[in-house]
Amino acid sequence: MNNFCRNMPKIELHAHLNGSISQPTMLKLMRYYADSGIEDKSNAFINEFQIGAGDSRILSIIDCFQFVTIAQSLTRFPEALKLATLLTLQEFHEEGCIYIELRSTPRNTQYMTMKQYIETIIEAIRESSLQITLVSKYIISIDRRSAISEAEKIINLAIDSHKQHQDVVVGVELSGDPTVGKFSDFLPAFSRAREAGLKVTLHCGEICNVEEILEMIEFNPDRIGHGTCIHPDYGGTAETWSALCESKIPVEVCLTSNIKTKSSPDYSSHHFKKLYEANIPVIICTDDKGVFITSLSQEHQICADTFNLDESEMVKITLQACNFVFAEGLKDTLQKRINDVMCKN
Ligand SMILES: CNc1ncnc2c1ncn2[C@@H]1O[C@H](COP(=O)(O)O)[C@@H](O)[C@H]1O
Ligand SMILES: [Zn+2]
Repeated sequence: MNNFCRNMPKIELHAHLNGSISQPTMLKLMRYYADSGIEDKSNAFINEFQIGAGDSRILSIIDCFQFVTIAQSLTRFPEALKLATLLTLQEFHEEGCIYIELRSTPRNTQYMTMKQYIETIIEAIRESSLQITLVSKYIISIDRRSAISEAEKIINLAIDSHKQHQDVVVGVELSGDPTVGKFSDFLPAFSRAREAGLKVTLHCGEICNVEEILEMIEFNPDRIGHGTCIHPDYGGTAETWSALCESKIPVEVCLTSNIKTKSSPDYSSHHFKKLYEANIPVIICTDDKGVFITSLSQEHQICADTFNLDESEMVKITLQACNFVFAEGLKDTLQKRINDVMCKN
């Protein structure tokens, strides 16, 4: 199964750029700073990150953000952000990912505006498409810790960049600390994005919050992330679960992320089983492969091993994922690429 999952062409639909930065990429970014002669005050932190990434000190989702902050400090320059994006896409490509929707939160830093942040990622995606066969798209993230005015600004930028770069900017998403902020406050902004042709995915049910889960499902996003606390056995209610079952909104499942942030106690009791048995479409994703020291192949392998899925079931899940990509008109091409490789083996 190990080789099988590595060789199978895969689809990644839930990967946060700064959380996906691996240790080798971090070292290259540090080299970039050293070569550019930029004094890097975050070096001390970074050493800690490298020892600590993915270790037992990550006790909750909130702890995970501490680690991500260190990666974010390394991508505060446009050149470094571009390099981080290129290297991360290269890593996904090398392990057999053929299509990725990379997501990232635009930030104003001392060295670039949010607009430049978005443009830098678009530039990196365009450059990478000349070098590798991985098809890459950008989902613009809204952090739920941010003020509504900031979210509105990002949505405006997302709409503008979607108009200009429809082939790259495909959607918007809501992420960040699930204990902070309310989806209902961000709802008008997401409605505007949707009306402008952007697809929407929402981190949903990372913690128990019945009211918000129902609001999110009613909004009918194109996909949701995690969906942990929706089934009654996992902190949801009969109402949240039946809302999801009726809507059949696809769920981006991030197994290792949920285990390492203690949202799920262990792999075998992960809510994947409930979703799969209820025929809710699932997409196997990494979330933050840098922080959680995982890979897309590894997530597929863990899923197959834990839930006793054979090769044909894994191919089926991957082919099905193509139905839910945000880019228009790519489904058939992606499914053909998967079938071509899998039929040869
Ligand atoms: C573990 N579960 C999670 N739940 C919610 N949001 C998460 C997350 N993991 C990452 N993020 C979101 O992604 C940002 C980092 O990437 P970017 O700077 O945007 O590229 C984090 O700051 C957080 O907002
Ligand atoms: Zn996430």
